[in-house]
Amino acid sequence: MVNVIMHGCNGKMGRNIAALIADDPEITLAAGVDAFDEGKNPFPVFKDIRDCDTEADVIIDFSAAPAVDNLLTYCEEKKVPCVLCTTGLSEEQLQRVEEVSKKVAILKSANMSLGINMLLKLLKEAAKTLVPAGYDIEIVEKHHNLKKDAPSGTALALGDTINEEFDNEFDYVFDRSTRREVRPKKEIGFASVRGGTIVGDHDVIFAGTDEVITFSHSAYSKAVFAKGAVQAAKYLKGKPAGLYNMSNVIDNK
Ligand SMILES: NC(=O)C1=CN([C@@H]2O[C@H](COP(=O)(O)OP(=O)(O)OC[C@H]3O[C@@H](n4cnc5c(N)ncnc54)[C@H](O)[C@@H]3O)[C@@H](O)[C@H]2O)C=CC1
Ligand SMILES: O=C(O)C1=N[C@H](C(=O)O)C[C@H](O)C1
Repeated sequence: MVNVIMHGCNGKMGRNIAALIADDPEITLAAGVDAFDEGKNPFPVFKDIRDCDTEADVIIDFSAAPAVDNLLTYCEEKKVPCVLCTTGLSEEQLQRVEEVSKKVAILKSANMSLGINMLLKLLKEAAKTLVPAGYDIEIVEKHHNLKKDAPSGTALALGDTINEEFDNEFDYVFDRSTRREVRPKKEIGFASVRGGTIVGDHDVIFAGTDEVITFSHSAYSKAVFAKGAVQAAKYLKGKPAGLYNMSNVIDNK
């Protein structure tokens, strides 16, 4: 049995995960944490992670970037592993994740779906052929009108997986509106669309001379992320300190 604390339990993802866990005999939601609570959950809810005195094997986090600082301190002090899914973290927060992961297991992933995690691997291969052949890389992401961060964490992870193959020599461009110059070769452009209830669409475009190759992923429901997060929590229980990602879960190592 895996006992979980759901950080951000009353949010869109938190509620999806609570429903999934309720039907899974291998995992229990021992407590939730949410700054906003109406007292309707069948588990204890704390307003702040610092108030939480429930023992758990793993924390699943889908909250908001400002909430991650106290969460990391809690994980570090109580030695509770964490599946960290919140996006829009600052450079300082990302460094803190690295630091805390030396003391406790942290699995960080901007996208818990199987499809995106497979795409992260495929893109490395595609880029090895297409970048030397002169193809330009642009990433377009689309999300619902409630999303606060842009570009999405997934878009950045897709860019990073390509950039790592080329010693991080690509610059990221998020806004071309103030520039009056031809696109330099060594850059990856990002564009964000926000509207309606779009769950999450990502296109990675390799644009060459007279041909374009587009890798597309569309999430049709938040269940794909919830399923991955529950799998990750089961995987992370009892793991030694370290920084993990979804490929560890998928490859089970
Ligand atoms: N890694 C992945 O696969 C995915 C990541 N996300 C990310 O997860 C995060 C949450 O997404 P949603 O559930 O859609 O957002 P949401 O806004 O619906 O839910 C966030 C919840 O966190 C709570 N919260 C805010 N500050 C808090 C604090 N200090 N302590 C405790 N709870 C706090 C809010 O009250 C809210 O209930 C976002 O950063 C989003 O980008 C979302 C979907 C998939
Ligand atoms: O906020 C969301 O909804 C999502 N956020 C993640 C991101 O920023 O990449 C993952 C997914 O696309 C949904």
